[in-house]
Amino acid sequence: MALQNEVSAASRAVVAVILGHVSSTSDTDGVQPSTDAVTGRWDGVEVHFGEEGGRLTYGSYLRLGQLLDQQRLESDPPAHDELLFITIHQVYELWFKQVLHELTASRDAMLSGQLWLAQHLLRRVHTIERTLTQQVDILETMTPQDFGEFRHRLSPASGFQSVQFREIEFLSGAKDPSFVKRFRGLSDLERARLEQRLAEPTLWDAFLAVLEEAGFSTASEDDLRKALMQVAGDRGRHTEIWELAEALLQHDELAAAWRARHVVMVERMIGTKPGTGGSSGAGYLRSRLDLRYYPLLWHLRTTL
Ligand code: HEM
Ligand SMILES: N[C@@H](CC(=O)c1ccccc1NC=O)C(=O)O
Repeated sequence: MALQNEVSAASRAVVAVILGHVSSTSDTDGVQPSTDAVTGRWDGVEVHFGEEGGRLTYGSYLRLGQLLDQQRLESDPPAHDELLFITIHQVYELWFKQVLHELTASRDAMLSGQLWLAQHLLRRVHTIERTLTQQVDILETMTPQDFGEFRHRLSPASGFQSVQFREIEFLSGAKDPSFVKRFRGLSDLERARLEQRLAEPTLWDAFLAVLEEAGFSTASEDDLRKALMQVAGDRGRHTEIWELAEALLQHDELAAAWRARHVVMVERMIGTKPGTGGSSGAGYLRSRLDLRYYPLLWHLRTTL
């Protein structure tokens, strides 16, 4: 009981400080009110104050007010399944952001010779990628009829316009400037992000730098094939490079698995109808199934 009273006294003091009722020099457990983020003690526990001076809570830390206010339906009257459709895509984009964060760091780790870190981060990406593919199961609980209730409202928007998805492709190694030209409705910031990805080193460039650093020539494709054969032929000696190559191949395979899962889902949902983004639909998506980020790592298999 005494503890509770102390807690509520401290709590009142904190509220008073936040509201500006108590000066910052008064005895308030060391709390320093300010418009910047500050730290104080509350019931012996370190307490953080956010940018707006409020004591940090679950919701304020995660910005749930903003996050949970971002699901706006196009359908009117609201189609029941549109919330699921929006939620799935928003979750994808959050994971894409995380994947870009990890792939960029993995690339930089390769460029600075931190090979263990590079493959550690790639392994995290693999688990996210598996989750992304599994998420299709949730979307497939929506029937074509229920999708049809709001699909006509989505045109000309399409997953084709996902900037982060294309950034992942570019960063992984599949740079294709024609996508930037074909993008409709890009903001200046989005265009700059894509241009930056086209200009910067890819994961494959970084892997070549790793091979060079280890003394292999990567000047020609033939040199590169020889280097990969040597690494594969003496894994005891080139363990870290071999593991890294395998982690890259895994990333490539998981991206291919997502494309395959996506196209089958599309056929289940809309058959052979053209896409809202203006493509032929499943036909276009099938033409993307052979894309591989690291063809030489796949070719290596044939020669082993
Ligand atoms: C009902 C579910 C879905 C259907 C029917 C569907 C359909 C399509 C179609 C037809 C295209 C070709 C572009 C066009 O003309 O529209 C496409 C592209 C794309 N979709 Fe989806 N999609 C669905 C769900 C998703 C989800 C959940 C994502 C996750 C972000 C996604 C991401 C993409 C991406 C990134 C592309 C471009 C692929 C590329 O250019 O290789 N789609 N989708
Ligand atoms: N392109 C899909 C519609 C669709 O799935 C979509 C529409 C808007 C935003 C994201 C989407 N997801 C993937 O393409 C279709 O043609 O049905």
